[in-house]
Amino acid sequence: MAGAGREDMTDAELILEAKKARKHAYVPYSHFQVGAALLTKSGRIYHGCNIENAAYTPTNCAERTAFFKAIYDGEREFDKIAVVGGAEGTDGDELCSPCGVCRQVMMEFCDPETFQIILANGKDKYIRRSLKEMLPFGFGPENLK
Ligand SMILES: O=c1ccn([C@H]2C[C@H](O)[C@@H](CO)O2)c(=O)[nH]1
Ligand SMILES: [Zn+2]
Repeated sequence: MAGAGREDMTDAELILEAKKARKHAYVPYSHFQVGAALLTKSGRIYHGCNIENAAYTPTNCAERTAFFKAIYDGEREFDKIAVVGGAEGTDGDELCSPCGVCRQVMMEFCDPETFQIILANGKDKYIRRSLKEMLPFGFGPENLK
């Protein structure tokens, strides 16, 4: 679901897209629905949801679903991602924070100084942090040069 192309998309608008994505979550085990909306530098939006599995470990988080869709499409430059999550039947009452695996995937494709992560609840509260703040001393492609 790539967007029409809005580089000027505000944080609030991107959070709204993450809330829409959350409705697609497949969560028969945790009943914890997460949605993500990833904005490329070219202004496209990639939506992602968490997709669980009976064997548990193959579960894919909402953030990685959004990234992998974008990478498949050839996107390589990213601006920010909004994440909204919470128990089924709620709006998502607390801020939802990306897990370590997702932060590491972001480290592969994003500039840690400039890429912004928006942690939101389903209501009106959010904070934004750089990838560097979320993953200090991260190991990425630059370390292999
Ligand atoms: O930022 C987060 C945190 C958790 N989850 C998923 C993984 C699992 O399906 C469920 C409970 O951990 O939430 C995400 O998708 N993103
Ligand atoms: Zn994750």
